[in-house]
Amino acid sequence: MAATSQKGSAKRKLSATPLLSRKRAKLDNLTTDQLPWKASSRPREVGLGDAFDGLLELEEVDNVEVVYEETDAGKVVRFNVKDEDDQQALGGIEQDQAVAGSSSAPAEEAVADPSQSEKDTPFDSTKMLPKWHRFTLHPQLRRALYAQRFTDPTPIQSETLPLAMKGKDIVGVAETGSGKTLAYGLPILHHLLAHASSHEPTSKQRRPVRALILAPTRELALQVSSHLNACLSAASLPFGTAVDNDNPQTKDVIASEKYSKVKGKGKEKEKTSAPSAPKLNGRPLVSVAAVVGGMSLQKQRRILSRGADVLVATPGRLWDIIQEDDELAGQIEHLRFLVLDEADRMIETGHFAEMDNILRLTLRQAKEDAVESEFEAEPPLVAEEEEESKEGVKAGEMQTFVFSATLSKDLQRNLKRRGRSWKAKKGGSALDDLLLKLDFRDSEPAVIDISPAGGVVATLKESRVECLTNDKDAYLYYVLLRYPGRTLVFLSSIDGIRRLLPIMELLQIPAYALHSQLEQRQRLKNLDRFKSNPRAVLLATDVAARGLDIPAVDHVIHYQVPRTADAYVHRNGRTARAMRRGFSLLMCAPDERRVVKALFGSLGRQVDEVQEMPVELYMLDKLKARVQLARQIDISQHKEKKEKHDKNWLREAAEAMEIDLDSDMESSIENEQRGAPSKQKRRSISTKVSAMKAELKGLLAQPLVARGISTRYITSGSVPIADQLLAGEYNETMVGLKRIEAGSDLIGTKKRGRRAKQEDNPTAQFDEWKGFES
Ligand SMILES: Nc1ncnc2c1ncn2[C@@H]1O[C@H](COP(=O)(O)OP(=O)(O)OP(=O)(O)O)[C@@H](O)[C@H]1O
Repeated sequence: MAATSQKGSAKRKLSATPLLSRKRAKLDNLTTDQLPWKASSRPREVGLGDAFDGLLELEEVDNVEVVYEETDAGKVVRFNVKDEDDQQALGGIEQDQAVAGSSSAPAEEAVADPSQSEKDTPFDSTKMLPKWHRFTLHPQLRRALYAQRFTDPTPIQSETLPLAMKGKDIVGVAETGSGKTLAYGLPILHHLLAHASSHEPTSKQRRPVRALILAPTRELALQVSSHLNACLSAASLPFGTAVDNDNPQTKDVIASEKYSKVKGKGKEKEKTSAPSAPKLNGRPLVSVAAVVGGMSLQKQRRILSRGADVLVATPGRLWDIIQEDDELAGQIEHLRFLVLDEADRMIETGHFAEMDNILRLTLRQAKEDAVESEFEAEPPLVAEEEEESKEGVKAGEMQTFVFSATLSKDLQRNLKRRGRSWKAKKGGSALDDLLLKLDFRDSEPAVIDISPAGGVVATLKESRVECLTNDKDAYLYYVLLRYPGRTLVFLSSIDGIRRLLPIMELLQIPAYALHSQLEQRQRLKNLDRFKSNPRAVLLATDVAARGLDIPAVDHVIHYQVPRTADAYVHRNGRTARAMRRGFSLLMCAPDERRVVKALFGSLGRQVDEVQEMPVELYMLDKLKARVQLARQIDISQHKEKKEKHDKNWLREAAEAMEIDLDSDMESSIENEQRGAPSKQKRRSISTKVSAMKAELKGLLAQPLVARGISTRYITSGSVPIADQLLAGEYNETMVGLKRIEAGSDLIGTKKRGRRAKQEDNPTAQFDEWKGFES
């Protein structure tokens, strides 16, 4: 029997369980929160809940029967939980709770011992993963890389891995979308997998957190945990199974189907569940959990009570928890790894105080203990770098990784120079202060900076357009129709998004919003919608600028100029990820010119290096008429709503404050409610709105035809569209304009230096890295 329950933002499923007899089941009258929930695996793709309707951390519960009990108050739902004796009698069903991200697959399906599974399915990494062979990686991770088709390490991964394995603290700076998560994630997972058995607590003990990853936004934290969990899950795929990374929608299904097939051949029971992370004694060898704002308190407690080896968190929420959870605070004091992902952004989002508090907890005295034997201990795992290494992480010490696509050179230099006793200089930035508080063991943490010049990735086509502020809606609409594709539009304010969204909807553009004032569930839902429609538009504030790995974002539009150069780089980084092509457009109003100039100046560039996007003015004028009408409709609708709202609001507020409205006010409201002038006014607004909507509908139904085109005689006109049809360049949204990729028709440039060369040969700087598109 299966049922679902929902409470707060955490929606869970009760998984199919054997029907328990009333006799065996214990009627506990439990609430949903008292049930033994456990984490359920989610599709890997960006970790934001594909196919789960944008849910935040899915949980499931086994061995619970849902019954409806007749009471005086009517039918009431009760939960019957099978007690322990019953479970043994029914075959000792796995009781251990899996942690976030690990699948709920039954124990017999799980890989009990990694070395055993390696024997069962020989995996020759020299042949299968030659590019990774020189790195020390746990065999399970090699399998995971192979299964995910990550055949080549990215440059930041190549640079980071050997140093991280030697125990170095690392500051890593590399372009957006270049695989930084695994650059720090692989060394952590390697260490944890290699030491899984030695750290395994007894079944009653809570797992200590060994690695803490701090991320600035909830979405990014969830994505990182999902990325690492995917790696662990792929680690237990049988050899030869591949995860389809190019198809986010099917990735996990494919993996699970293939998994079932292979199992079937081996005369084992056919299973349909996705592979679980490697397990030991029924528990995942390594567990990764995320704790972020927007999650219910009970759920967060459950996640932490199960324990996790890797905790991914946003600083604000983590600090709230730490204050109430001494055990966790103690664990943070003894971390083995600390990661700051997008450290610079954490300061921007006002997490400084929480970050500062958390970092203080991680500070510790150097111990002179023997070097932890982690790397030398296991001969099969030792590769050349480690054998050569005389370094290592001493027992009780913590290794620190700081990653971002944008960390100033000054800061990098400071970090490199300072020793343990280094004191922050007065007048440094908040980020300087914060990073200088980090407990780097190394007097010289390794700084790996392979960020491209000017912060722009080689596969990105940047463009700009100059227009009046008032025309930006029309220009945006133009771009969306002229170059259809998945488009992320950045605005500087939430109010701006609230204004633009209904206009886009009236213009029949599938647009969604993403900003901090939306509920978490809605944020994830909108992200899912954006990901599942190749023509969707996401109107976002800079909450979406960092780290989000949404596959195949074709275009990024800076509707408003970003406040900082870093924000420009990170916003652009949502497209052209992982060596895919991307396009960005900066909309610049006359009063923004100075800001743009300064912004480019701080990137060491000039504005006119960026080519202009051509605009067909005839077409633009037609679009302006539509936009204008949509705006008017929106304003009128707003007025209509506001009229109603104001009256109700006034009365409600008076009631809440227990004050009487004066008689004039009362009678005016009553008159209006009785249908006097205001009702008439409303009616007239509503008629006007209907008329305007009908007019807009008519306009939207008309094809947009370029000047000089005859749609009646397709072979005539100054631009015969028959030729376009034959050449396969026919543009359905704007008849007469060739269908082309955004960025392929840019005009006027002043290409200079390295950037110009990169554009001529986009892969020049990535000689080592050709894996993504193959
Ligand atoms: N070695 C690899 N080969 C192929 N794809 C990879 C490899 N490593 C990571 N990826 C994929 O590349 C994409 C980008 O990775 P990731 O999100 O870690 O980038 P990032 O550098 O952190 O970006 P940002 O700075 O925007 O946060 C992900 O979809 C990831 O699965």
